[in-house]
Amino acid sequence: MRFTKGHGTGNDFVLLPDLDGELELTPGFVAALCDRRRGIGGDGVIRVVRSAKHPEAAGYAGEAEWFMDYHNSDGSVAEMCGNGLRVFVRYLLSNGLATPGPAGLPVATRAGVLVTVVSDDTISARMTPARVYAGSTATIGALTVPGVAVDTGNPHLVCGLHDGVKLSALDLTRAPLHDAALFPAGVNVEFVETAEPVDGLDLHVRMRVHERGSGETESCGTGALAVGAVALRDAGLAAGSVAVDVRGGRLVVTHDTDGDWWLAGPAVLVADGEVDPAALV
Ligand SMILES: N[C@@H](CCC[C@H](N)C(=O)O)C(=O)O
Repeated sequence: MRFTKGHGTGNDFVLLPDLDGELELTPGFVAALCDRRRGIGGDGVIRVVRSAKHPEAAGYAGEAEWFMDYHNSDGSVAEMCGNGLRVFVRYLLSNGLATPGPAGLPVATRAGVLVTVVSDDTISARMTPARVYAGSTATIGALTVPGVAVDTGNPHLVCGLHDGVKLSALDLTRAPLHDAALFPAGVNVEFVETAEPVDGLDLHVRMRVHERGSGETESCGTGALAVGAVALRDAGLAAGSVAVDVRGGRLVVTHDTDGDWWLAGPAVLVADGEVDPAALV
């Protein structure tokens, strides 16, 4: 079975070309591929499939030829992955499967059709608008941090750190506890601290994330969007740009004057190969 390995700011994925939707992608197989010792290793698996050939995306086929079929490393399915979407587009371009038009390149996701724009090393995506909708908390051991629920196509809980608590001190080896009634399908949890100003951008923050279905990752694009939305809201800015530093680099979130939400950053393919499914346990 052919695969490609890629990442966006260290959020890494195994891409499986299955252009006509013939592969049976079970949760166990996804988890085995993502195993960092016995498999290829990754935060998730992305099946590259024609929208028309996938039951969850056939309705989008008129708008977007390709469907990003995203799976977390534990085999669960997610609605959206911001870094995955940008890496997916890099894959389509590198393999001659798509050419961006004047209005960009649309891609179908479980959160709808999203338009992407390519500019050299940077791939930007016009994201599902971030919706801040409730207060909540996340708990790590004895530490409970207030936060806000944000929907970016998938669920997030954005928790700002205060009272001298440092991002570097958090233990994210286990999932932070959250309100299961507010997040019945689970949640991605971001912890945030403010950072020194950077040239050309309105705000600058640092975050760490514990992803639903994957654990702590080096980066999360939808999480960065959620964090950027809360930072802009807290600063009283109706539009603006936020540098969001993650463990794996920097993403830029922009809420423009048209009301669109953009996520921008690098998207890199690092290897092509062949995996023997029978050898994965
Ligand atoms: N890393 C992704 C998000 C992947 C899905 C997430 N774990 C979920 O279950 O919602 C990103 O870059 O957005």
